[in-house]
Amino acid sequence: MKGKVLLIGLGLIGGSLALAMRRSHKDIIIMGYDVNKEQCRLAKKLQVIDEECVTIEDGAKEADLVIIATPVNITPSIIATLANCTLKENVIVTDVGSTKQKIVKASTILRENGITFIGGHPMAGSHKSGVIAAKERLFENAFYLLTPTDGIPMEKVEQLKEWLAGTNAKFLHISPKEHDYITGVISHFPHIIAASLVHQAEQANNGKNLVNRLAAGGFRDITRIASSSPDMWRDILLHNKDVMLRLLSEWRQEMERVEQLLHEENETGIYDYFFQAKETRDQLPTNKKGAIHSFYDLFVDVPDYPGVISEITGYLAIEDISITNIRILETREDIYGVLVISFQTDDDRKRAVHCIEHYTDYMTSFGP
Ligand SMILES: NC(=O)c1ccc[n+]([C@@H]2O[C@H](COP(=O)([O-])OP(=O)(O)OC[C@H]3O[C@@H](n4cnc5c(N)ncnc54)[C@H](O)[C@@H]3O)[C@@H](O)[C@H]2O)c1
Ligand SMILES: O=C(O)C(=O)C[C@]1(C(=O)O)C=C[C@@H](O)C=C1
Repeated sequence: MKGKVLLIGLGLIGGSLALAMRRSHKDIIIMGYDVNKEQCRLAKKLQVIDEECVTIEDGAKEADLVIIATPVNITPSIIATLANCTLKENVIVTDVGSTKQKIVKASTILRENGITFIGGHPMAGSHKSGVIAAKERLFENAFYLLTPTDGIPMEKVEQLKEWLAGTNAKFLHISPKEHDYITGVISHFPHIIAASLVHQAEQANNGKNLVNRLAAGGFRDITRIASSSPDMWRDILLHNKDVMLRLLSEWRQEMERVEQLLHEENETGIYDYFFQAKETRDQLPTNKKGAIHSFYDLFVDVPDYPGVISEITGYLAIEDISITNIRILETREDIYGVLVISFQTDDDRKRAVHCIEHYTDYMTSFGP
């Protein structure tokens, strides 16, 4: 692909998309616009963008593709600004917002002007924000949901996929309504639950730090996403209010069911509750990214002594193997602990196995 891309919003997702697009289209020029000038400066410095635009209008008139990667509550106003710009006849406008109904509705104004708007949502991310956290492989094997409306020619959708080919994502078409319900269930609502568990633990802490200190693998796993941007999640929840209210009500009923089972001391019922959840959870793809985002984890049995983490990361650094996360799986009584190291690719994980086998006697495996 050749041409100019205007990227509006130079944060985690915008930055990652720019890096991914450059992988497959070496000759494109990426122009960037962000209200936060520090993000613009960083994006330029990190070579995420080629040029900074002073205004949206400046970049829009030259762009063959416009990507809006701003918070969801801002995106409709950006669309309105674009509708007042002089745009190229064949331009494609897309977004990356975590919600779709309100954004696609706002895009009517573009379509009325004969401009192609295709809603998009790459289903991968992080609890981190800002261009500094951008990664070119963030979307590898993840689902990338597209919500083309009636009347958008398929060749335009194919063109957009071609622009985004460097993400190596799996594109899926879905209606905005279905999108907001499904992502509500598997992404938005879990963020409420994660935050609520942290609040509950904080109350249990009662000024002492014991709960925080003892919070082990399980709590950390389920609450990682509570570290996400509060601004972003406020906006997403407000955009997807109806679905959230419905899911909250269903969740309350579900909790009442568990409460009832406990009151009754219903052993079979409680067992089934966990068993059925395990059956379903175990069938989710583990080492592939998808609706449920995962990294390539390596489990290493290590002696429980101070400095073991830096020992292992030191060996990986010698071999130039990047890791995305490292943690102790759980606090255990025995002398061995399990270190879980996450990698961005399966290849990095395989290299790590060879590296750890080369430098140590520690056992490695792909599962706990
Ligand atoms: N973070 C994730 O995990 C994730 C995953 C998929 C999709 N998304 C969606 O991607 C979008 C961006 O999220 P992010 O995680 O990259 O956030 P981010 O905070 O890292 O980046 C957003 C950027 O938009 C800029 N911005 C805000 N208002 C603006 C305006 N009026 N004009 C221009 N720029 C403006 C901010 O300065 C910031 O640099 C959101 O809509 C979010 O719902 C996020
Ligand atoms: O991995 C995370 O930290 C995320 O929360 C990513 C996540 C998700 O819920 O899966 C968050 C919001 C997006 O719209 C898509 C992906």
